[in-house]
Amino acid sequence: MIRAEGLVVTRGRTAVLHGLTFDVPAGSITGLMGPSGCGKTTLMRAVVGAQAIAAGTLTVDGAPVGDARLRREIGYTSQGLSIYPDISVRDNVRYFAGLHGVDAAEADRLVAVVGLAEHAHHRVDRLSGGQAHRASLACALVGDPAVLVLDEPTVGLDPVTREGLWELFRDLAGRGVTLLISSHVMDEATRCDTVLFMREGRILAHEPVARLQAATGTATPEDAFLALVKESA
Ligand SMILES: Nc1ncnc2c1ncn2[C@@H]1O[C@H](COP(=O)(O)OP(=O)(O)OP(=O)(O)O)[C@@H](O)[C@H]1O
Repeated sequence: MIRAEGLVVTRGRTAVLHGLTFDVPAGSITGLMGPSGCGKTTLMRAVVGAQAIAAGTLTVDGAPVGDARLRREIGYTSQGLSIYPDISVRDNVRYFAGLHGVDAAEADRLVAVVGLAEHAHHRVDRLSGGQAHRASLACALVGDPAVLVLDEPTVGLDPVTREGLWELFRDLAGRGVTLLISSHVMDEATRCDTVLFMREGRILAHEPVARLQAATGTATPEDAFLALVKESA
């Protein structure tokens, strides 16, 4: 569903992604993990068509990223707030719904899906960081996108809300949605079908974390990652 071949991205004068090749199957959850600055956000921006590609190819569902056909196929939440801070959660989601020709009832359903029904009337700038991110997620879910690209969706969330979100992601994957989710929390690797472990703009591994732990003889995703880093040094 998401396919990269020799993907090179430069930001400013520096190469940030150094020839990535990978294939993310439809209806799966892929975790994007690695240290701060390794290129996770840059890769996600490339997938949603917001980042110029210097070399190689990157396609979603067979179409080159940035293709007009993909606009409705991909939902994206960035690390920063990408919705309107001075209107309510409900009005934000209804606004995005309107752009997609989706009715208000469906917008309100999505507010409930992300667990914000009780905050539907609150202005986004009066919400906590985690709540605001979930409001963005509701907007990204408008129009049933086939692909969801979520940049650190669980950052700053309490364990119960985090659990609820992962249940939602699993439910979406079960319905055929392809999810690419970045996280700093290595333990979240166990929630994903496969993990793209990145370091300094390169992929160190792309496989289920359990297999990686077995291969490296480690007991946690974090130790597996550290073992990989040592191996590649
Ligand atoms: N606008 C920019 N201009 C030039 N270089 C940039 C720009 N934005 C990011 N970079 C560089 O690109 C590299 C990758 O950044 P990116 O934001 O993709 O990393 P990340 O893995 O998402 O980090 P984090 O986990 O901290 O969000 C970093 O070395 C960063 O310094």
